[in-house]
Amino acid sequence: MIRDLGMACKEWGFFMVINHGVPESLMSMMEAGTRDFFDLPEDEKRKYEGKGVVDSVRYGTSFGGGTGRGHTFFWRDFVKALVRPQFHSPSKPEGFSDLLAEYCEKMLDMGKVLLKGISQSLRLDIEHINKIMDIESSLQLWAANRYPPCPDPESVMGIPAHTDYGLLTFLTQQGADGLEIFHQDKWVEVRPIKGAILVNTCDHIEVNYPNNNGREVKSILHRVQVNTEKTRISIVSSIGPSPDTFVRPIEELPEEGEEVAKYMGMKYREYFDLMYDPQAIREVMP
Ligand SMILES: O=C(O)CCC(=O)C(=O)O
Ligand SMILES: [Fe+2]
Repeated sequence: MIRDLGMACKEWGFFMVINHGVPESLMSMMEAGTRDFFDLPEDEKRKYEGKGVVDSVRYGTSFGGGTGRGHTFFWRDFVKALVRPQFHSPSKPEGFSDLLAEYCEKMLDMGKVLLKGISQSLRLDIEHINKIMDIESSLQLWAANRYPPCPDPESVMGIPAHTDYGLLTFLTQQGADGLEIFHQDKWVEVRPIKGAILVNTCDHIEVNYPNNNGREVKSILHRVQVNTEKTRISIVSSIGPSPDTFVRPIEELPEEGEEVAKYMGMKYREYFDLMYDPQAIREVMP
């Protein structure tokens, strides 16, 4: 089991978890609550339009912003909430915030267990990742995406290819498939097992273990295709290091004159600050 998990992290950066212990009733309430959020009137949702990744609650849409056909590369609405270290939630629909708190707690619990398994698969102490990432103060985000049917799916993407920040992303979907992961130079469609939670390993785990004597974890490149028929909704939660964790490769740094380290270290909080400030990125990059 641990070996399989290690293999999945190294070869794929992606796996599905069944028998995860998250009650089915909670998962379906979450699905319904998310649908109800997206069905709120547009002006209710637009209250949450913001700029930064860690705005406490943020809503965005590819539609109705005057982008016009041919200029719309994303085909989705999304909502994001920062749920830890401080808890934030959309205030509607009614009861949603209690549901979100419970759901995210279960996701974090599952994440801790998986990170123990991943630590073991890297031949590290079972608590290694949870400890060095200060998972008890994890920066946890919840997000949902809605991809409406699209008359011209060839010319847009639900979300273009990207990797996720953080340690692990958990994902469930409803309505239609569409997620694809990049594996051995090919895009592979993900067809989830019913009730499974999809997991991908993310940037801040790859930075730590980029090539640790053959022990490595990949941050998987993925994207979402849309279709002409059905709306797809995905529910995403991301667990990361604590905002103050300094994340850097743990492998020995190269000797002078050798190849430079693949990644520079920085606090998780600084990473978020940089992500939306291109000028700042130019200043810190060698
Ligand atoms: O909708 C999906 O399946 C993927 C969403 C995603 O990649 C993201 O929100 O980062
Ligand atoms: Fe993603």
